[in-house]
Amino acid sequence: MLKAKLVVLGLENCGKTALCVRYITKRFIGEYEHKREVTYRCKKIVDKEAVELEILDTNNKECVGSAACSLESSIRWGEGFLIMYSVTDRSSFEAVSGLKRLIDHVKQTLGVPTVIVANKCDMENGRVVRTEEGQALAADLRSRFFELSVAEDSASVEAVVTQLLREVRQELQRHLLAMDKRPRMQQMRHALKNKLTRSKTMQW
Ligand SMILES: Nc1nc2c(ncn2[C@@H]2O[C@H](COP(=O)(O)OP(=O)(O)OP(=O)(O)O)[C@@H](O)[C@H]2O)c(=O)[nH]1
Repeated sequence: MLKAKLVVLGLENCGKTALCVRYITKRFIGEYEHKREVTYRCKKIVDKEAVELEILDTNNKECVGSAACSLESSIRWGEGFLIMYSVTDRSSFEAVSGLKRLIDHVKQTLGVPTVIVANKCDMENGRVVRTEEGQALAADLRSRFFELSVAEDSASVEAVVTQLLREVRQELQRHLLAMDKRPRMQQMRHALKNKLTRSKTMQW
């Protein structure tokens, strides 16, 4: 069974808790008492495979100082990342790049499974971030982009998490393949070293 640890990041009020609750229960609950980080655990079937899932709903107001420290430890823990912003809040959009940079910095590797989610697209009247801006940013950050409304569209929430889980699975497979290749590489290096030493001896 695949085990996956996902982290939901984003400035306050962009809909992180709403997304987690929507994914797990399929319900949208208007208001949430959310003062600290919460980890949700659930089991799902994704692409006909059972997945044991932990989803960390972060709670970082500013992403600076001690908040950034706790965010770093959450990122170290995670395997897949969902960076959220609200189309009605430009500051939440502007925080996305910094969060992606933090993930890359903490993980010290490129290609960390990450999706970018623009939320609250049902609030067209209050929109201050255009869809194209989100698409361009996601392309810049080499991440997939989704625009949705957690309030109105449960299927899109499911699609986002499923996509992220697929990326986590691919990354895991790549990692296992690399681990598998390592002993063979070591044997080859050893054989090559032996050969070089022998040929050196023969020269002498
Ligand atoms: N209209 C609309 N409102 C939404 C949507 N998603 C979330 N909200 C509302 O936005 C507010 C914030 O949602 P939360 O899920 O608490 O946001 P959060 O990012 O977890 O916020 P913090 O806990 O402060 O970090 C709540 O009032 C939600 O009901 C959406 O898709 N559309």
